[in-house]
Amino acid sequence: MILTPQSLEALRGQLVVSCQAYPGEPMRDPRTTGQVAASAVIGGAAAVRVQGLADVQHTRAAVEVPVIGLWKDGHDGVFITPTLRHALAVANAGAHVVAIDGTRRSRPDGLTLAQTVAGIHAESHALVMADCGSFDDAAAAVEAGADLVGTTLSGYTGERPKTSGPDLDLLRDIAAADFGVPLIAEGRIHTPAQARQALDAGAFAVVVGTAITHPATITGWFAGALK
Ligand SMILES: CC(=O)N[C@H](C=O)[C@@H](O)[C@H](O)[C@H](O)COP(=O)(O)O
Repeated sequence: MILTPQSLEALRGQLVVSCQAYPGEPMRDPRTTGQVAASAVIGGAAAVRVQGLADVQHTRAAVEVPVIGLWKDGHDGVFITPTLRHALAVANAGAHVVAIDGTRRSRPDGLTLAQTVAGIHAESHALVMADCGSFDDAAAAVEAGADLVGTTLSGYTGERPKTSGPDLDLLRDIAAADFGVPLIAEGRIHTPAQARQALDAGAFAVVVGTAITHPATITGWFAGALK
């Protein structure tokens, strides 16, 4: 299956589940990622998002739905699929969509976002999701040729406050601009009601990660409530 901008339409109004375990965690195993992704699909995920080349490969084998892949390298600055080399590796691992840093910050390989998107399009069949941190990022990412824009980095780049839930104001602003590419709500969507709010704010689809697939954090929420 090759995902085209047209076939993305199947994701409209749908839930995407991000399945990520972090370095050193007990669930940090690509096979586990594939199993978690398959479980999410049983629950109704229309697509999944996974981090790491082996995770993309295992997840492609484990599910039939589109796989959004990324490669996190580091923790600060531009770390979500930071270079064209990272992005092409994610595409070659089998991702239908490659999620990359979609901010206006300079990139470690010195390429512009437009050059990075063009390189991915030229050398793979993957679509490009730009993980943005602000309205200006989203506008620039659309200009650069991104196929989808996400609010993934809102609250993490200094341009937007880190809201406790989703950044609904940012979603509304980007939706109102009507850039013509799918707007993906991602980041701190912790309840079904918030997922609904994100769609109502104008998102095309909603990505939920931690609240579905990160048991250590979810357990901490419950444990904290009992203190
Ligand atoms: C900022 C950053 O590094 N975000 C990452 C992007 O892939 C993941 O760590 C998040 O879990 C993902 O965006 C989903 O968000 P949430 O887990 O809040 O539902």
